[in-house]
Amino acid sequence: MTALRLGTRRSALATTQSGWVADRLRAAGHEVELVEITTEGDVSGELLTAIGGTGVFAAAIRRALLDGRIDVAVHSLKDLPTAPEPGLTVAAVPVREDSRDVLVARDGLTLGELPAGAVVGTGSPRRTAQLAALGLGLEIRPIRGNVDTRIGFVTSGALDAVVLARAGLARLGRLDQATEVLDPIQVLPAPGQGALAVECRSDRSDVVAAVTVLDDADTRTCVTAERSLLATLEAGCTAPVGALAEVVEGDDGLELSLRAFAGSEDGTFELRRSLVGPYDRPEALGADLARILLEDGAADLTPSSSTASDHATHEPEQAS
Ligand SMILES: NCc1[nH]cc(CCC(=O)O)c1CC(=O)O
Repeated sequence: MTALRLGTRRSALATTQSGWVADRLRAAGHEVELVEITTEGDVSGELLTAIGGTGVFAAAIRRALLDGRIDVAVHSLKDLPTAPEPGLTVAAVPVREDSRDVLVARDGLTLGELPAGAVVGTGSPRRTAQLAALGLGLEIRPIRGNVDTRIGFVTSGALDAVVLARAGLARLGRLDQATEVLDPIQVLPAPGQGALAVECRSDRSDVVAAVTVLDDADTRTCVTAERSLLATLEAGCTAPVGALAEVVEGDDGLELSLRAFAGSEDGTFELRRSLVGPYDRPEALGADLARILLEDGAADLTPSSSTASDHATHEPEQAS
């Protein structure tokens, strides 16, 4: 096999993530060449959904894979649509970063220390819903932009705080900016947050074999449960969703524990449910917990009227 052409977007986060995968492929003995891909989402200043919604970033990269312009692509798993792409396969889900969200606030403040009326920026319906449900009187302001831009809103004094994925800060070496790691009891991360998906064409067995060595079984199992929950909910609920699976020690060996959130963006309704199941059946666990959420009221949740026209839910969380 000649050099693997690894496609990457130009953003700092994308190049860091692609570089991480490239380093591991090189360590496994492969030659890797990075190929830059420009996506519609990178050039547009519009809200993501105005230019096509879920998977805007993923779509251009996937086209390059299918066209044969690149051999390997690295996605943030949480930005990848749940529907599989015909002709492509996620050959590896490498070991994931801490999947929790963090607060980046002025003056080193934590969520509990922010005064009522403090202005917190996020473009994510999931974060909006969970922050509102805390009942702290925070004012949520929709923002978008890459990680640097969003941190900049706080350092410039435009916002009191923003909420970001800890994994993004960690990969960019910006963890020192975080003023609090948010407990999943308060804010559950997006399904798949902190994990990467390394994708290639299903018919390239040589590439699949090269990439598969990066797969981490526990991470794949956890994100499979989280994304199965999301996929099942998408059929019957448009509400913001958070999910986090963890491998736990059961009486008879390893088990999977899955926690989930669904709620309204104004914070007036929230559902939190959890379920433990066998380690080797992550898809069933996710689907079962989704059905519990739907039965307990998630099916009746509709996007709040003020935001419904701006963004449907289950969207990528923001440009990165
Ligand atoms: N498009 C948003 C996005 N996609 C992936 C990450 C961070 C890394 C990850 O969650 O894997 C982010 C930034 C954020 O939510 O703060």
